[in-house]
Amino acid sequence: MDAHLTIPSPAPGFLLANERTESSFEEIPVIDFSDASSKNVTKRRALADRIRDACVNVGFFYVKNHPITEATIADTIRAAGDFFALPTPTKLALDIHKSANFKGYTALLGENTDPTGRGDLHEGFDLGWEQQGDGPMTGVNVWPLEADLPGFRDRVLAYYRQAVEFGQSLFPLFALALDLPENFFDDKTTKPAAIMRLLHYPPQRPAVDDDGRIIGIGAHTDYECFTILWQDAVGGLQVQNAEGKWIDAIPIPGTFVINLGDQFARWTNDVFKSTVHRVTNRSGRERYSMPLFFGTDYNVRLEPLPSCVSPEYPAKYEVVTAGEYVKRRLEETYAHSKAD
Ligand SMILES: O=C(O)CCC(=O)C(=O)O
Ligand SMILES: [Fe+2]
Repeated sequence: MDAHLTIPSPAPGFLLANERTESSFEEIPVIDFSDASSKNVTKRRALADRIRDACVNVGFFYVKNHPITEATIADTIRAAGDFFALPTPTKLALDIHKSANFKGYTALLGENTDPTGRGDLHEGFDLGWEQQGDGPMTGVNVWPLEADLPGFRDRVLAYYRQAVEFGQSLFPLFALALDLPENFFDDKTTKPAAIMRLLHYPPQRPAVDDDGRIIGIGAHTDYECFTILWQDAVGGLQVQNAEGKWIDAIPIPGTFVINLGDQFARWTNDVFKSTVHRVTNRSGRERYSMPLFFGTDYNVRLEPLPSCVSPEYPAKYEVVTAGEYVKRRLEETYAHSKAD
């Protein structure tokens, strides 16, 4: 029998010993993933320990030595550039507001991630698994016509497939980091919610946008379990520590940024941090990024793990399904630009 399956379940409240209330981190750790699929459980555990430390204290970490090829990344970013260079009416034909499951194009200021803001200065293109069924968020993607952008769908899906595989390989590591059997998430991620975005941030125009209420993406937490984010070399992503200070997540070539989202905060009763972040593009250059948001299957209930609850630290969140939760958050984000 594989060694990892013999790990006993942690005692109730066990993980609360890792809780740090004052996570005033000054930098974001870089974690080497060379051992992620090592056959040696001791090596996988050592990696999971570093992941747990980052999840408890920061909620963000960089991954180096990841499995996604640079050629695929470069081609997808070129495809994103081609897409955003399409005429506005062609992009607006794919308007996300027309889609029941939040797929397609978001125009500049079409989202307002921080309710105190006036809209986000980015445009986006969202896609996901083409899941059949009538649950929230299931359904098809919305692609540009092949004649408008030959090859776009195949180029984007080439990245999507690699990134989904990478994301699926992270669930066992997060399980180990939570002292759970590595297969804990297997039956909860049979059709993993994997929403990908291509994002384009034009440079902020100081005179017009700099009342501070229109920035690239307003301060927010992500909605799912974790996000795999590729960012280009322009910079502008910032992460907020417990003192409210913004820490730059500077671009590091050859890495991905991974951050936790609210589903993991709910699973772990906030032992794992879903950390607030934002993007401000004052570089004078166009910025591109690609987040991929990983959640559980949409019918999974977000119940706190027993190891993260105690009489002194009771469950904080109402239990909802992952699908209900994500849909509710997306509706809030797009409400301000929705035509009645
Ligand atoms: O573009 C980035 O670097 C971050 C994007 C982000 O935070 C998001 O889409 O949730
Ligand atoms: Fe985010």
